[in-house]
Amino acid sequence: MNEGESKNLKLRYALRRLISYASPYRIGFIVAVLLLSAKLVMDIGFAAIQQVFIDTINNANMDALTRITVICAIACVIIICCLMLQHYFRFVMQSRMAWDIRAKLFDKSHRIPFRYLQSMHSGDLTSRNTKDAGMAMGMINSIVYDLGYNLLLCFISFLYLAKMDVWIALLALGSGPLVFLSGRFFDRRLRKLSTQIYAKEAELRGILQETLQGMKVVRAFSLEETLLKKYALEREKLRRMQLRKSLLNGLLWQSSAFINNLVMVICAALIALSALSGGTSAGEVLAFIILMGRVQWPFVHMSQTWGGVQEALGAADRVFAILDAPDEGAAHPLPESSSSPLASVEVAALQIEDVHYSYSGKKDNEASLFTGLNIHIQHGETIAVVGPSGSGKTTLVRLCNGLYEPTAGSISVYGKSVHDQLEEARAMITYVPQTPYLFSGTIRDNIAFSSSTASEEDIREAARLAGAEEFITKMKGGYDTILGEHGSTLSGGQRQRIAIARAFLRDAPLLLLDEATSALDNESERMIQQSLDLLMKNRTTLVIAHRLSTIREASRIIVLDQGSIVEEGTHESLLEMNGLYSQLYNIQFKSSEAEDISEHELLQLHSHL
Ligand SMILES: Nc1ncnc2c1ncn2[C@@H]1O[C@H](COP(=O)(O)OP(=O)(O)OP(=O)(O)O)[C@@H](O)[C@H]1O
Repeated sequence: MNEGESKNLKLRYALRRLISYASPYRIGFIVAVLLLSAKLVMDIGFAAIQQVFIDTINNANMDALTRITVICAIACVIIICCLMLQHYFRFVMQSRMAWDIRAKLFDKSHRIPFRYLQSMHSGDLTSRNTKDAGMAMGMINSIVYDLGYNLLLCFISFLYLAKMDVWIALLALGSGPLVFLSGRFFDRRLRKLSTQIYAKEAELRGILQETLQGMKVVRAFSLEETLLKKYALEREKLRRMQLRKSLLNGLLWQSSAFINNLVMVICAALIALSALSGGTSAGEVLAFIILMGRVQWPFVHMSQTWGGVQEALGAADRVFAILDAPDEGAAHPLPESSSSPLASVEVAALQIEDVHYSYSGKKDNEASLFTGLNIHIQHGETIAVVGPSGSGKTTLVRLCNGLYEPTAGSISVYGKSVHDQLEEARAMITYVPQTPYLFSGTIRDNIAFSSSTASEEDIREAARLAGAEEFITKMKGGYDTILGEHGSTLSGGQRQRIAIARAFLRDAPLLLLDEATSALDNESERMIQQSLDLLMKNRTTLVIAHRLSTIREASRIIVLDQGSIVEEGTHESLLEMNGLYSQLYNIQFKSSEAEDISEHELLQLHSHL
């Protein structure tokens, strides 16, 4: 297959795929197109009525003139009503189709592999979901209404014209394809440029989003100037691309208009010659010139619309790139019976078998972070994972969560494969991240979203267990308090307690916990530790440990280094080995032991007083 054929196939595929979004609304489209025929009556009728008017005036027939005027007025009212209805239908169809594709995109963005998502900027994803999806769906409207209508207008005007003079009608019609084809020279460039423009717009949106989100850092480091320069630089690149696009569009429109006007002049000269020889009335000449425009103009219009279609295809390419991305794992629906995930405790709680993982997706060992990782955790165990920065702790938790897919090997949670039974495996997991993510909304919603069936009592109980009840009830709005973006109106400790409340409510048997490293005051720290201890009770826990107390109480400690388990055992046995753990202990944890001891001594002192 040559390049041209493959491009045509791609174009046809993209068009067919986009039009498939219109098929559920075909009845609405048919009604809208029928209503649009009122415009056809108006466009053709305008030419015909001109002829009748002029010939009636020439014959000085007053009665006929009054009759025609009344008929025209009534027809105008009917046509205007039809067109208003048609606009309404057109809007409803377009907004429904845009909603359908946006819902698909929204759903898909929750299913595409996390690694793929990480490689994209959230601003880019937002742009694809909003602007690009809207552009792509707007194109269907253009095809159905503009192209469809113009073809019909051209056909009927041609028939009408041919009745007057078949040769001139054929000349007007014959020039149409030339007008249309002259515009096609720009298609490829226009589509490519449009894709680049949409990508650049998304990039700019990303910069703006990042600047606003990182406002605290921006101000603290006085980065306003630097970021403004970066923004202005990218904006300038966008401006140049837009300028090129507008030049291309100008060329496209003017080249078609030029050919169109040339043929118009030739046809007008021919019809004027015919009038001079006495074969045509003044009314007919006028109708002829108007109708000739009606035959030719649709081609100019179609050429321009087709240019718009190319732009919209650029947007559609970006939308399809997301929709066509593979799904993470092979999600299966939850079976009815799995409402109590704690049921099966005989199988290993977490089984990591010969797992290989590479961020590049390559299978060779050199590129891999994990090369044959094995971890088996029984129900009720608490496993602490420690290791230097970059050793793979976060990656391990994300693999267990199914956010990343191993390049080889398998992971199962209570017998459910994270690869093949992702939803079932996830139902067994509660994840408490280092930095909890809170959504805009009430405190109640933020706790409750981890369980769709939670009652008010369940929510309050979870908050109580997480040690969050006190600060929530002290707030003016209580559980109805609206949180700012990312919970910005709460303190770090309060955000963590809400995240722990979510975990209580979810009540899953495996807890994946990434302990917070950020320093909290002693009181908050102690309360959070108490809540976490309670949360870990009767659960299996895999914890990225940053606190000495967690490490000490763990059933086992796994020491990771560059993706490999280099040591494994209890706190005491590992200290005796005098290896990496012992070094980490001396650097990271000993100071917190000193704090623990001094707190302990302080308590003892208090009790003596
Ligand atoms: N999205 C990513 N793409 C490519 N490489 C990554 C990505 N995320 C992490 N890495 C690399 O994988 C390795 C392990 O990272 P990981 O975040 O798992 O380490 P960690 O032990 O959790 O570190 P820390 O304690 O600093 O959080 C690091 O070398 C890191 O650079």
